[in-house]
Amino acid sequence: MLRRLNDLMLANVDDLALIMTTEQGKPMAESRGEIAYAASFIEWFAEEARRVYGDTIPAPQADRRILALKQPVGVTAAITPWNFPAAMLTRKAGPALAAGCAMVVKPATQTPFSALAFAELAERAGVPKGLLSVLTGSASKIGGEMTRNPVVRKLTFTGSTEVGRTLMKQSADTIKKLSLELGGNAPFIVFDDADVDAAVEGAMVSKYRNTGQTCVCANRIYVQRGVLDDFTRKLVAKVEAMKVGDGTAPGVTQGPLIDAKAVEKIEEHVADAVAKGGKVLTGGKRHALGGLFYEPTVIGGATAGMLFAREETFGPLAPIFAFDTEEEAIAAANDTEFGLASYFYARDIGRIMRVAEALESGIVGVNTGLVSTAEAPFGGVKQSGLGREGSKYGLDDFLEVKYVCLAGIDK
Ligand SMILES: NC(=O)C1=CN([C@@H]2O[C@H](COP(=O)(O)OP(=O)(O)OC[C@H]3O[C@@H](n4cnc5c(N)ncnc54)[C@H](OP(=O)(O)O)[C@@H]3O)[C@@H](O)[C@H]2O)C=CC1
Ligand SMILES: O=C(O)CCCC(=O)O
Repeated sequence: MLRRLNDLMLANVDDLALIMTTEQGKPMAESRGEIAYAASFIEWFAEEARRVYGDTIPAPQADRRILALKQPVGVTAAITPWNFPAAMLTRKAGPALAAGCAMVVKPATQTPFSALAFAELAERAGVPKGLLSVLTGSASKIGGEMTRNPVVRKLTFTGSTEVGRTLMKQSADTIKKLSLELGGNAPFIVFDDADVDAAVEGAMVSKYRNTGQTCVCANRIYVQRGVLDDFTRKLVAKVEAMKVGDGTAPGVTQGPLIDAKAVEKIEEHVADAVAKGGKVLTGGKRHALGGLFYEPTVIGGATAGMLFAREETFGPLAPIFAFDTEEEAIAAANDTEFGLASYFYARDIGRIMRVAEALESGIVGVNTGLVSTAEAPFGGVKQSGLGREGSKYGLDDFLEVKYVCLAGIDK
């Protein structure tokens, strides 16, 4: 059934991508990419469903056998965000269905249609009615029911840390299992020994994918002084070559932001940086197209006192911080309550191991700005959340381990 669903998503990629670009704004190429990415979770968990192994454990008594069985957690609920309306849904629904759990999904109000289209395809693939439901409407009412109803055994959420905290509190009374994929504040570090051209490419992908609206987007770019000028000049040139516009128009690489609040937030971060001595190297204002378009922006001379050092911008703003030593870069990178993704570019193998181990985040990209794939565990530490999605670990969150003690087998 899941394999049929994967096939149907791929067969309908153009329609699904158009729905997504229309409601979310991302360029068509990114929407097509997201549908393929979304389908890959369905395919991956269709395969993983065959490997829900239990254990037989040697018992200390001769008349006993110890079994560990894996069973579905039961009815699950999912609340998904607007930035990846298809992939964040399938990363949750794929393992739920593969484990044998029913799921009720509440998509973001800004992007309900991608979720409804997915539900339609699930029905066409033969998913029985009621096993996967998509429910649109008031977030607080649906979220309230999802967290307080004891029938729901698990809640999985992707979105802001603030809402994640609320859902965690609301889930306390019914002791629900929780998976929370929350905000990030990803550092992107470029060391003196890095391949600067590769680092610029990586920064472009990490920072400007989905117009800067991903929780794993580089939010703070730290560059060692020896390569600072070279990296900055090349990054600014690439940023200036991007095309902003309607995501359905050919050649567009940057769509609009999701809403007026998002535009106001980037404006606030730019104004704050400029007031504190930052220099706008390109962009820095609303785009001439008007509406929700903002110019892709690079700010030089960033410092720890600026707002974006602490807060996720969630927009196309790349602040560049200079640093001198490895220790300084690691300390600055870890100076945040978040811990989702980190990136760094270096060639020295000793440094690569030291820095990868020292960074406090669930995901570390070394010499790459794009780490997401269905095979790998995605998730954060610190206040970026709980649990892992995708990979073989992604199924564990939807399974309970039942210990069966078989005694008296010698009788
Ligand atoms: N980790 C990530 O991938 C994401 C991070 N963010 C971060 O959060 C910021 C704000 O974005 P925003 O869209 O407001 O994120 P939210 O966390 O508010 O929204 C994410 C999802 O949670 C739902 N939701 C909101 N309030 C409640 C509630 N009280 N109970 C249950 N569900 C709720 C939303 O529904 P509804 O749409 O109906 O309000 C949506 O489906 C962004 O700027 C970014 O920093 C945002 C999205 C994704
Ligand atoms: O922003 C998110 O929450 C999803 C990140 C998309 C991905 O790379 O999987």
